Amino acid sequence: MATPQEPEPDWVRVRASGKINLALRVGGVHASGYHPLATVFQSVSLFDEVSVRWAEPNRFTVSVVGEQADQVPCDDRNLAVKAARLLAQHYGPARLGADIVIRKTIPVAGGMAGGSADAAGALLACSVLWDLDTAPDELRTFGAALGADVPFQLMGGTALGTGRGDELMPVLSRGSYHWVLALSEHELSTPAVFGRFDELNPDAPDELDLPTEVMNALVAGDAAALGAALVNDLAPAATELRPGLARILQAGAELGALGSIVSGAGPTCAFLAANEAAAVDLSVQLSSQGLCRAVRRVTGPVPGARLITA
Ligand SMILES: C[C@](O)(CO)[C@H](O)COP(=O)(O)OP(=O)(O)OC[C@H]1O[C@@H](n2ccc(N)nc2=O)[C@H](O)[C@@H]1O
Ligand SMILES: Nc1ncnc2c1ncn2[C@@H]1O[C@H](COP(=O)(O)OP(=O)(O)OP(=O)(O)O)[C@@H](O)[C@H]1O
Repeated sequence: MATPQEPEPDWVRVRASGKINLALRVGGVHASGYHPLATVFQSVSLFDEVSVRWAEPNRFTVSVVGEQADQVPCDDRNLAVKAARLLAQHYGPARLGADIVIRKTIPVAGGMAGGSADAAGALLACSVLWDLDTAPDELRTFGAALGADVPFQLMGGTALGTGRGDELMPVLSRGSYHWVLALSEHELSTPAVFGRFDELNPDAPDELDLPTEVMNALVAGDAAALGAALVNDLAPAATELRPGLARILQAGAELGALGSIVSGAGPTCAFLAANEAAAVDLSVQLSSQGLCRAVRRVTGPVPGARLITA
């Protein structure tokens, strides 16, 4: 195994995808402050890149480039640094260190689990850099300690998430779906959205039904049925905190989207298009309305955090 005295010449690079929730059912808050979820995640083709190289023992640095880089903390608050430190603590705090570079494309505090993607990327990249031979399910356990979305950001594809959203089962999904994303000018705090959810839903249940309509549409590869089944219990709370979201969702529906949804805790909105041509059309028309910071076309499902080998 390489040591800090004999540094690897190359960076280890990982590509980590953003996610949307095709269904997000939320139950009543637990004493832990977390909510039980029944969610269907899908990874989409908006990617951050996380690169790591050896640094001296117990030294962890991070720099961030790309979209909204100035909104990401470049110190121990960065989720990628937390991920690297967690692995190092477990496998050799006196031996391990890393310099981390993040190239951001996933919107910051946008409801697409960008920080969790970077944490997943750092876990995978550091485990390879440090030659730790960590099994995928062990990495997922480290991920769950960092945040509820991190295990899915390691796994990717399409999956059912229960518990805090970190207990995962792959979901059979036929075909590829064309999404148009409306990225917001402003961030939205996930705890604030869950907090508003609690105020709006004092009687939210403990037990949640599984989102079978969404799962059936995915098995059938039926985009129209999927569009009709999209559901997000956090949408009313997110829309109250960011009233502009209602107009964006309405615009997508008027422009012919098969379905419109707030992604996770928002404020990114996702619109399902029937095919690539419809997605191009929808994205051009949505851009011209000037309701959001930017519009992106993506497809899903794609893999989660994966090594870049080229
Ligand atoms: C909204 C989603 O993105 C949907 O996938 C996730 O539930 C959020 O996952 P996340 O950002 O990785 O969540 P964490 O970083 O673990 O927690 C941030 C905060 O979100 C809230 N939170 C998160 C997950 C969950 N099941 N219940 C919660 O109430 C809590 O207030 C928590 O303090
Ligand atoms: N590597 C990172 N990338 C982005 N934000 C980070 C990172 N590390 C820490 N943060 C902090 O985490 C906050 C939430 O960022 P993130 O982009 O993960 O939100 P999100 O996509 O809405 O999360 P989720 O969908 O998991 O709730 C940011 O405001 C930022 O201060």
